[in-house]
Amino acid sequence: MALTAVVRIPTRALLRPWARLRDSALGWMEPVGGVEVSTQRFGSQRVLVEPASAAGVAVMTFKNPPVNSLSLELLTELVINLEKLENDKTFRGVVLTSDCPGIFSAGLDLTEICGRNPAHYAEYWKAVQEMWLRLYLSNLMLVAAINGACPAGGCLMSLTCDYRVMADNPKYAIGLNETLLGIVAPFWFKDTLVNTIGHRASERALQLGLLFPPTEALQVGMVDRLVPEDQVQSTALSVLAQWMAIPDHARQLTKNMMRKPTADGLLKKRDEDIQNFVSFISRDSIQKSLQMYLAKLRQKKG
Ligand SMILES: CCCCCCCCCC/C=C\CC(=O)SCCNC(=O)CCNC(=O)[C@H](O)C(C)(C)COP(=O)(O)OP(=O)(O)OC[C@H]1O[C@@H](n2cnc3c(N)ncnc32)[C@H](O)[C@@H]1OP(=O)(O)O
Repeated sequence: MALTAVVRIPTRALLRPWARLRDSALGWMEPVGGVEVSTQRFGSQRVLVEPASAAGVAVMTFKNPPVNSLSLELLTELVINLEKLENDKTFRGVVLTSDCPGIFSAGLDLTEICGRNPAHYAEYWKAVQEMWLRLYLSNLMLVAAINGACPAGGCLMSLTCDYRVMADNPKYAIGLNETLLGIVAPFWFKDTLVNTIGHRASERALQLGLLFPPTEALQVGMVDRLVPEDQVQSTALSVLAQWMAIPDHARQLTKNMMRKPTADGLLKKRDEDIQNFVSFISRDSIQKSLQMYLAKLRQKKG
């Protein structure tokens, strides 16, 4: 159902974005003259986008059951919806979260990188690159509300955000566990992790394929805050409200200064990276490892 109500935001708040926090605390969200803010819910089959009650904020929820694996479709929908939010200048911040109970995202969809042909691997990898580039360089403030397990590609996705709030449930874990599957995290996964937790901790985590339970993830700096499960989204929204107090132009330029060199590393050799991926993933030994890993996952229930 489309919600088409329109809220008017005072122009002064748009010119002085940091004033919004204070103003909203004073309950200024009365319709007054100014710029129109759409409160329309949009999205697609696997990605739902809903404006939050705070002006300028949206919640993007992934709903690709059972485990929010990053299928080609999910990746494509994610990028399209992010672009929509970026083009709608009324949005300044987005919370990324999951609709799958106990799982933020299981990472790359193993069925996309196992038993397919080279053309498919190339198309898929391009979509993975695109997801990372768009999220990592987004001008929007992104906060990950990690409400469940967050391995591999799921962890990468959360690492592109500006802040991570995780559910304090020892059943959940987060990390780049690629080596456990017999595969290798590419250099831009590695760079994203190094930029978050530093070189030494990344080297250890990557070689051992560590999946950190929440307390350890907080200690190592992989997530920024732990909260009870039912407060993950509300905390992410309140973190965004604090970030909204910073003038956009200054924050965006700073984010770009911090991240562009890392993104350039991939932008300069996207095609080469795709070729490396295709030849690596097509190897018989790698395909065997992936098949065994998938079979183990499937057997778990039996
Ligand atoms: C020289 C260098 C060159 C560079 C080369 C690059 C190489 C490649 C780099 C690849 C980079 C990233 C890799 C990834 O992201 S791979 C994915 C890694 N993900 C995982 O290891 C997580 C696996 N899943 C789990 O651990 C668990 O499923 C869970 C997420 C903890 C949830 O547990 P659960 O008990 O709630 O659910 P479960 O019964 O396990 O699963 C339900 C069904 O979902 C299927 N499934 C799970 N994960 C995936 C997945 N990632 N892709 C596809 N399908 C998945 C699982 O098989 C079950 O299916 P079914 O119901 O039995 O049919």
